[in-house]
Amino acid sequence: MIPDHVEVAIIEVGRRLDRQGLVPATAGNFSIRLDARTLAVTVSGRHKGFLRPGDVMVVDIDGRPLTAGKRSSAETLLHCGIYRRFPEAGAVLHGHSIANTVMSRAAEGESITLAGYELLKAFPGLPTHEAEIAVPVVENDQDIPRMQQGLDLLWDGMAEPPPGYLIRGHGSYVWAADMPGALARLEALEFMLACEMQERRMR
Ligand SMILES: CSCCC(=O)C(=O)COP(=O)(O)O
Ligand SMILES: [Zn+2]
Repeated sequence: MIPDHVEVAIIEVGRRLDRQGLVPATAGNFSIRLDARTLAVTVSGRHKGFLRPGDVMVVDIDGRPLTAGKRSSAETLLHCGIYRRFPEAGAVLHGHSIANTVMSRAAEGESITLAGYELLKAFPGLPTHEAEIAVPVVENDQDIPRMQQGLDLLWDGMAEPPPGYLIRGHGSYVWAADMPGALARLEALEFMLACEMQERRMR
């Protein structure tokens, strides 16, 4: 059983991200944690700007469906991986923007550094713009369990939780304690990546 407010939050975030061009075609997926062992996640293959009640389903923390007759997002295990690793995560957003696609393809290393932006304040522990974040860039892989294994290894080596991550040529993942927090982080990340892309073009 999915609480109405959870379904509404997921439908509304889809509409908003679609208006911003962050979830073209059927790209992107969203989830909200329901409790320690379950989450509500978008059904696979839906246009995220036109979600309806019924396009959200429940899976367990290992990605097993708990709603009959529906297939959860192809990337469900990436959502589960975030909830398993970061107990404070209450909502996860995945977007496919031009900026995250172009910039992750252009990135030569394994992260993109964003420095000096006022919008860095959308991320935890950054009270001023005089800061920077390194957003990891991981390789795209159609084998989602294998991609999550790679992410777990990456996170094992990090002292602090990352601000999110990019999948090269694919998209962005962010999370926060709740949906408004995750939305703020996704919009901030996408804004900064769009700025980086513009600056690159001007150079
Ligand atoms: C047409 S986008 C390809 C799949 C993808 O990357 C995505 O984000 C949407 O997949 P889902 O199964 O969650 O609809
Ligand atoms: Zn995707």
